Amino acid sequence: MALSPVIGKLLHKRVVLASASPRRREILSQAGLRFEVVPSRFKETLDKASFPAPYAYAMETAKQKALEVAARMYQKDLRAPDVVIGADTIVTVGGLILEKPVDKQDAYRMLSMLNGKEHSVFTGVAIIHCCSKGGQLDTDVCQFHEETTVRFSRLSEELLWEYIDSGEPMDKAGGYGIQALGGMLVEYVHGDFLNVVGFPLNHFCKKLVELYYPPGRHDVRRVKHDSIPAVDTFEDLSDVEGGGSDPAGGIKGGPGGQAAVGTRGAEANGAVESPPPFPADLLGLIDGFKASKALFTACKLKVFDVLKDEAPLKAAEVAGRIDASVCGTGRLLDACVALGLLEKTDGGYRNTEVASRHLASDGEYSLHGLVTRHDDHTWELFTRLEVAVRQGPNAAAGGKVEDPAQSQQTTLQFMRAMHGLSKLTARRVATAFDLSRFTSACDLGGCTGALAHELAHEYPRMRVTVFDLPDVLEHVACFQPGGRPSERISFVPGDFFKDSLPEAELYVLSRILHDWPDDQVHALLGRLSGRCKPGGGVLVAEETVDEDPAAARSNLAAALSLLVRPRGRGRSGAEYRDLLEQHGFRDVQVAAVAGGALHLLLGTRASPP
Ligand SMILES: Cc1cn([C@@H]2O[C@H](COP(=O)(O)OP(=O)(O)OP(=O)(O)O)[C@@H](O)[C@H]2O)c(=O)[nH]c1=O
Repeated sequence: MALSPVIGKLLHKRVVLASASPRRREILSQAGLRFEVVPSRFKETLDKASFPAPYAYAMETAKQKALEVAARMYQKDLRAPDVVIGADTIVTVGGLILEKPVDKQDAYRMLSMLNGKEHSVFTGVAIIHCCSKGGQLDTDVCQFHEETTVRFSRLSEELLWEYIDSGEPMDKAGGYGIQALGGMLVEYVHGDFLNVVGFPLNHFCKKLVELYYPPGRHDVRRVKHDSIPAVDTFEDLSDVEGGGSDPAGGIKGGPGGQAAVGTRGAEANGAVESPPPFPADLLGLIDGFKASKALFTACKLKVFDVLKDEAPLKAAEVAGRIDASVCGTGRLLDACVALGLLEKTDGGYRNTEVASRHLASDGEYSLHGLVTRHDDHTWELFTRLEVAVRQGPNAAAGGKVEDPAQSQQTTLQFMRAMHGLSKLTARRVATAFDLSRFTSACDLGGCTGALAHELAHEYPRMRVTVFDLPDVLEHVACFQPGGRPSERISFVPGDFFKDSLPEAELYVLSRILHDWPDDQVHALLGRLSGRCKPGGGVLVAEETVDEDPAAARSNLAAALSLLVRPRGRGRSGAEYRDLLEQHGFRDVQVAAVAGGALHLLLGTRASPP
């Protein structure tokens, strides 16, 4: 992304960075500049004593580096790049100029000079505009320098040698790299940090503004301040303001031989208007549904099962296993590679670790069931988001409430989805609070027992009852580790709105309450509170719709799901706390797990007044 239009001015030119320094390359490419790298062969051997000041030496070296590259490129194919950028960084202390150390001893000499003292870092920069005139290379040189003051702490010999032995000093002026380990040596920096690293980006941008928007060509705002606007005014210098002049067109003998007339004549000037920054993130968002659907389809076709343990497979082999077309399978596999779910090698495709762990259908932490549920159910629900937004929560389904136990298949699919999600968070839920004071717990709507297992595992004294609908409990056997539940876990069939609740010291409501409207939540909490003895507890785990902007992104899916669902409603953490307190639970502790995705509340049943 080019933040500054002035960087955009260079986007349509052939720009060369005449430097081997990886730091300069990174600083400039992160600023959005597009360029080639052609390291200079200029030997840094200018006579330092012949310069009036160290910065003059750095500027001249920078210029010579850039000119050498321009000349070499021109000689090679009689075509020089439009712009060549050269730079030279030096460190000065006590009137001496330090460049890159030649060996470890030299590094030690330099670092000893800097030890416990303040020094200056100068970077000289040359921006050279090139063109061909009468069969010869013609150049227009613009130079500047930047100074930054740095102070080192007092360092022991041992530390200096340890640093030297790290190898870091060897390719750096003054023998240190402030951006890496060397940063630990530094007490303070006054001035531009990037200048120390090797390229004064801020000053460079200001220089480009001077070059491409000379005063007198624009409105008076900029003429006023000494021709160099502050960096935060770069954004104002939009190309539509009359199109900045192009120094390449304006330099001696440049194309056209004269400066362009300062109108909207960008084309006349050989310059092209910079397009707006490319909205890559936004386009990713717009296409996000396609990525989800590719993942859903690959899961449904069991692509990640086929590629789980095997050596890489070619598209045709995968197509044969999943009974699909070779062409379609190839496209899907490539999409999964692009999404980071598969790897492509010479031998074919294979799962990434994440795909094997979470997208194959049989792993302990498989989310295959969740994906299938989203594909078969949630996807369709979300097609009604607009209706839900227009008409309000729960309206989109037209009053049609899906009963998860409607058919065996739907129940199983729902259980698989819940099981995958619960397995991911169960340990975190079980350990967020110290629950060791409870010797019995009842997980209401505990489904496959994923959380019950973690509770039993974490608290050896605790017996756990999973209370859920008979249709659900019918299928729990296939979700038990090793095929059978622990002896401290029992499954009791029942409806928590109608049937007597099992006795327990701790009641757990994990991802239950959001599914019900207020009256039913009150009914359930009322029953639970009546059954819970003073000192007993209730543990609630829910996705919340808190208005905390920091959590907005992670809560987005939950908040929208709650809008399109046929029943239930989203509540904030404060509302859940309020509900617990209204039903006689006190000392409510709160916690967030799974990166804030799940909110936990633990309340203690107070003695009735
Ligand atoms: C003080 C300091 C310097 N450097 C590097 O020191 C080299 C200076 O040498 P140069 O002669 O200006 O450049 P070069 O690396 O030889 O490249 P070239 O431009 O081809 O001459 C550049 O790399 C800089 O980043 C850091 O990375 N961090 C620091 O804190």
